[in-house]
Amino acid sequence: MTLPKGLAGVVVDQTKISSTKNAILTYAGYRIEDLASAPFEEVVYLLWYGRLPAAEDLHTFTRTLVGHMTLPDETLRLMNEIAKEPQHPMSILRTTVSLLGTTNNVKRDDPPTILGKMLTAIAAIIRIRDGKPLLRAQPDWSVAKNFLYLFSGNTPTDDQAAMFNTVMVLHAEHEFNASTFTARVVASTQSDYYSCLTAAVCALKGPLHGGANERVFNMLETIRAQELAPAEYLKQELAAGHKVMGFGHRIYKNGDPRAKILRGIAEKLADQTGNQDYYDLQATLADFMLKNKHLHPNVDYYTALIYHCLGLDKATFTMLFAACRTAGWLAHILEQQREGCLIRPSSEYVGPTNQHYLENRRHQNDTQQDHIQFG
Ligand SMILES: CC(=O)SCCNC(=O)CCNC(=O)[C@H](O)C(C)(C)COP(=O)(O)OP(=O)(O)OC[C@H]1O[C@@H](n2cnc3c(N)ncnc32)[C@H](O)[C@@H]1OP(=O)(O)O
Ligand SMILES: O=C([O-])CC(=O)C(=O)O
Repeated sequence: MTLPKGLAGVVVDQTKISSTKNAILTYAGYRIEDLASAPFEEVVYLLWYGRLPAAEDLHTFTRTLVGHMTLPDETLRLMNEIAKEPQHPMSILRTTVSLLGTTNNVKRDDPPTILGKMLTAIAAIIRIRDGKPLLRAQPDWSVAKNFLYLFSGNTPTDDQAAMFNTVMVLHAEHEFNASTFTARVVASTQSDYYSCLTAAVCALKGPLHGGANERVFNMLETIRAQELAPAEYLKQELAAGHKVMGFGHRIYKNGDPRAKILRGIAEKLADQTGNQDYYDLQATLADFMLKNKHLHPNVDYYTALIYHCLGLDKATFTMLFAACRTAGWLAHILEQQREGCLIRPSSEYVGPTNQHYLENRRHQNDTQQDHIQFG
C-alpha cells in the first residue's frame, strides 16, 4: 500500500471554519480577499460562531476582547522571570501559555478571555525582552490597534492600524495546518484550552511552518550583509538541497492568496520606513524562485519584512503569527469539542515480524561473549 507522505491530500475530518478548496481561501464561506479589510474582531466572531455579528454584537464583542487584554499581576511577575531567560521567544511563549493554564482558573477561562490574554502575553514578552515597561490596552481602540500599541509602544495611525488589522485577519485561520491539527488532536482527548494551545505553539515554532518567517529575514540579512548576488545565493542553497524559507506550500502550488495581499503591505511599509532595499531583494528572490523552481512565496515570506518594518526583532516574528492564529486555534478547539470524538488514526506496521525473543537474546549474548573473548 502506498501511503500519502505527511498525510498530503488526506481528508481527516469535516470543518465549517475555513476552506482552501481549489486554492481559494474562505473563512465560513467568505473569501479572504473580501475579509482582508474587515475588523479582526468580526473575523474572530465569524470563525467562532459561524456567522457575521450584528453591529451591536460586534461592538460588545470588541469591547469584551479588549477588556480581556490584561494579565493578572502574579502571571506578569512569573513572566518577567521566564522572559528574561536567554532562550528563543517561541520557547518563552510555549512556557508562558502553559503558565497561563496554571496560574489562572483553567476551567473558567473562555475563548474571549484566552485570546485577550494570549495577545497581551505575547506583547509583554516582546517588551520584557527589550527591557521596556508594559503598557495598558486602551478601551476604545480595536484589538489590532491595541495589540500593535502594546508591543511597539507607539500610538498607531489609522493607516498603520488598518494594515496591521489585515495582517491579523490573513493569519487568523487556515483549516487543518500542522499547528491547528495538533490543537485538535489534544482537544479530542478532552484536554483543556491551554494544553491545546501550548501544543499548537510547539508545532507552529518549527521552520517548515510558522518558524519560516524568522528564517526568511535571516536569508535577507545574510544576502545583504555579505553582499551576495541573490541568484547565486539561491542556486547554491538549492544545489545544497536546502529548502528556501518562505517558498512553497502543501496546498497552494500556484501561489498563496494571502502572500499577494501581504506583498502590497510589505511594499508600502518598506517605502514608509526606508526598507525599499529589502523589498527589492524579496522581489528579485521571488522572481528567481518562480522562474527556476515554479515556487511561489507563502504567507511567511512578506510577513518577515512587514514585521521588520514594524521594528520587531526577527526572533519574535513567529510569536506574532501565534497571536493571530490563536483565533483559528480556538475555533478548531471549539469545533473539536462539539465533535467529541477521539482522534486516533491507524498505522501500517512495516518493521520485522515473527521475532523470537529468547532465541535472539541467547544469540546476542553469545555474540557478546565472542567479542569479549576475541575482541
Ligand atoms: C504558515 C506556513 O506554514 S507556510 C509554509 C512555511 N514553510 C516554509 O516556508 C519552509 C519552506 N517550504 C517548504 O519546506 C515546503 O514548501 C513546505 C513544507 C511548506 C511544503 O512542503 P510539501 O507540500 O511537502 O512540498 P514538497 O516538500 O513535497 O515539495 C515539492 C518539491 O518542491 C521542493 N520544494 C518545496 N518547497 C521548497 C522550498 N521552499 N525550497 C526549495 N525547494 C522546495 C521540494 O524539495 C520538492 O522537490 P522534489 O520533488 O524535487 O523533491
Ligand atoms: O496550511 C498550512 O499548511 C500552513 C499555512 O499556510 C498556515 O498555517 O497558515
